[in-house]
Amino acid sequence: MEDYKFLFKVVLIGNAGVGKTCLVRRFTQGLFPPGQGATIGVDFMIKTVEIDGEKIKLQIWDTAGQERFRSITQSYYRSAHALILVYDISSQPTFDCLPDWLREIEQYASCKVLRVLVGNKTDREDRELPTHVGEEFAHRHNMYFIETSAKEADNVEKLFIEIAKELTQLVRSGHFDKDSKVGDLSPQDVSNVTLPPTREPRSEFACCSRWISSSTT
Ligand SMILES: Nc1nc2c(ncn2[C@@H]2O[C@H](COP(=O)(O)OP(=O)(O)OP(=O)(O)O)[C@@H](O)[C@H]2O)c(=O)[nH]1
Repeated sequence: MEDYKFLFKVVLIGNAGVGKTCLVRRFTQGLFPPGQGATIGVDFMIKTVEIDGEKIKLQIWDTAGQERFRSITQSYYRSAHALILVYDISSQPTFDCLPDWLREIEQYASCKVLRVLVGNKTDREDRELPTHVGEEFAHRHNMYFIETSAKEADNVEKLFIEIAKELTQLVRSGHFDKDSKVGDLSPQDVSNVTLPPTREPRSEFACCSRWISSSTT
């Protein structure tokens, strides 16, 4: 059996072209792929990280941003432990669509899902969204916030490591429902961590300022 403590599913969503695939590739393979085509449907990659001496396996699902794939990608929200909602800091329209994405999350994801807002492409000089605008949006919607550059590898590692840390803490604190005791979880138990239905009130994540992090300080 594979040696890891927890397995978490992390799903990236957001408009086409904001850099979801590049963020995943940067984190899992350490590269910035040139001239990639748009994602078709859904793709996934795995990376194991170490948190406090324990191996945490992240199953990272990269969804297609294009509208025509929406019905496929929605089905992946449900089992996500964390959802990363990405926009492009150099593209106002990708930010303007965030409320639509939030509605999708409310509708299809578990109320216990960890929600993270990411402003990507901080290396670009034609920024349209100041950092504080992203921060405020995240704060208003109880999300974590971080700015990244998949191209320059800025904050990408931090994004996923913080998610792994936070999810580990949440499992240990009993946030996710499960049959077995937290301390006894085997990987199978954790991958089957049950997520409750959507549309429940959620107050635990009123903490977005915890990892607000901009690369352009
Ligand atoms: N400058 C810059 N360009 C980036 C960055 N991340 C991605 N890109 C570019 O943005 C374009 C789209 O990147 P993708 O990763 O394919 O975007 P996506 O969100 O996965 O798009 P879909 O698969 O269509 O949903 C590509 O041309 C990338 O090279 C970044 O951090 N900085």
